[in-house]
Amino acid sequence: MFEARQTMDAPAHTSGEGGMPDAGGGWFSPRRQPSPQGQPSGSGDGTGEPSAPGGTTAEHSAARAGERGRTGDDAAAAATPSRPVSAIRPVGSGASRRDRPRLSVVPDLPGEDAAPPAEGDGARAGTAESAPAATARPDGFTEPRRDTGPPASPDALLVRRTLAEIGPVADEVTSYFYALLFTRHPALRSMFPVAMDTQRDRLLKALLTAAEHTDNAAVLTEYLQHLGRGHRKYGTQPAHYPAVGEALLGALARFATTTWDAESEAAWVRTYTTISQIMIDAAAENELHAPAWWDAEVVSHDLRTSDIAVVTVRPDTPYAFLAGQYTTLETPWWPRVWRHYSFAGAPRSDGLLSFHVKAVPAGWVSNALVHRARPGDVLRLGPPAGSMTVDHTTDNGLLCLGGGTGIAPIKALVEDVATHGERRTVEVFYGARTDYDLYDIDTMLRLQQAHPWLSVRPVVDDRAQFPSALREFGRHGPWDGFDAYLSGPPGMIRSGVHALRAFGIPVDRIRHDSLEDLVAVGD
Ligand SMILES: NC(=O)C1=CN([C@@H]2O[C@H](COP(=O)(O)OP(=O)(O)OC[C@H]3O[C@@H](n4cnc5c(N)ncnc54)[C@H](O)[C@@H]3O)[C@@H](O)[C@H]2O)C=CC1
Repeated sequence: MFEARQTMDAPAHTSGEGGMPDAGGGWFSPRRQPSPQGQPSGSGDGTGEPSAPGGTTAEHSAARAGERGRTGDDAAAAATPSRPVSAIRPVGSGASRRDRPRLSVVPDLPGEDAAPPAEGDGARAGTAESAPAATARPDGFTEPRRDTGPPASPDALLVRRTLAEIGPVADEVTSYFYALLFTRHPALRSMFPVAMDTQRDRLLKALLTAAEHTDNAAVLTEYLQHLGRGHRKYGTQPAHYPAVGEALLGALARFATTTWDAESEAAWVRTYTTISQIMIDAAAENELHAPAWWDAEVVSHDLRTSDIAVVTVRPDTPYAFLAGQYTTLETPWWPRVWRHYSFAGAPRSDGLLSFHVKAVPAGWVSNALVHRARPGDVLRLGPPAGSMTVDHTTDNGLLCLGGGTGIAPIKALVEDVATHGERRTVEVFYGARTDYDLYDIDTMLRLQQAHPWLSVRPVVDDRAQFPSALREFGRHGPWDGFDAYLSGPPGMIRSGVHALRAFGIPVDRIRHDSLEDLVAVGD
């Protein structure tokens, strides 16, 4: 057993104080559920073992992570720690509450440059175009942030030092992390998909990304709160956090061989405490007023092309969301595999929700939704997320670029403006590779016909040059009185941001979902 967890002391204080966790707080428990000081925060039975997911069936208490190349079971069997992980002992883990190092969230870095992406599995948080805070690399990890703001905190420096060292061996770290997690806590294996796919590293990646941005309290808190709420649908309990923390530290210690020392271990312990505390608190608060997931019956299935379907569902209980947001979706055929889809319309009075799904090669969920789902099937929805929503406090025009099925949330934005009865100019550019791929053009043109303030322009280009093609429309500007919204493949978002900035749209008025999470969307 990992020594650190056995010596991690009391659960945290109540969260009555709100905001960031108490710096001197204990480990991994919701602050709103205080426990007697000195009691281990694991299962509550003193063993420190995480309790089995409570309140949900194993089938639906999925944790989110996928497997790259092989199953987590295989990875667990294959990984042999090169040194006993029990030798890892976080500095301060045995210290008194007073002695324990302070948590290191310093609310002083510029938010614009440091926004972490949204939840890995569930997450494409809408964001004003800030620097893609966590630039996705091919290996799935994030590029270290280059700050121009105030100096980083000591903990942030140590954390980034570790990240820099493990970057080149990210795949091995990921395998080892899950191997440790599942061999030490076999009960947790059932919370993950049976066949762990290429998204295996999402959990670890989300944690590492959060750790990397530990200095940016405001953005980090929002990100982690979202992550914590989103974890409810997997059946995640507070007691699971120490297990993950141990595996995390174990994997870091194993691979950051040249830089790992007591100092960096203590920094990671503090950082992970902060991360987990925010997530636990957010989940506990969310539990008071929202279900962990919604069952939603398919009421219509409209195959628009050979590989694109519009799927409409009726949630079993009211589902509140904003136009431009997205959710996670699980099918009965791939338990515990959740994928992200945007709502393809503004909220409706009948409560129905629609999604545009493109079946992508080897995409389990997307193929099931396009080729298998039929009316009567019951899907599951996670909570809504994302902030690519209409700002109703201004009367700026909206310049919208929707590429492929990325037109779904753009349609929702248009409906939202229509619902508010405003007369804001809305310019939609709808990109597709062929005419055939403009599967929703009829709907968009009908909207245009109904609303004089709306203009819809299809841009057909098979060279993946949609935003470049947009340049010829630049003459329709000036666009400086517009807020811009981009939705589509990650490459389109990147070049779209570039083009829009060239048109003179300020960076803080360009909105799109997280690039990193888009990579994981819709497969
Ligand atoms: N279904 C949904 O609810 C949503 C889906 N998305 C994302 O939208 C994408 C839709 O995929 P498809 O329909 O297959 O789109 P696609 O690959 O056919 O491309 C759509 C448009 O984007 C352009 N484009 C593609 N790659 C580009 C690049 N690197 N640079 C410049 N332009 C580029 C294309 O020319 C085309 O005009 C997926 O990545 C999906 O994750 C985004 C938001 C919501």
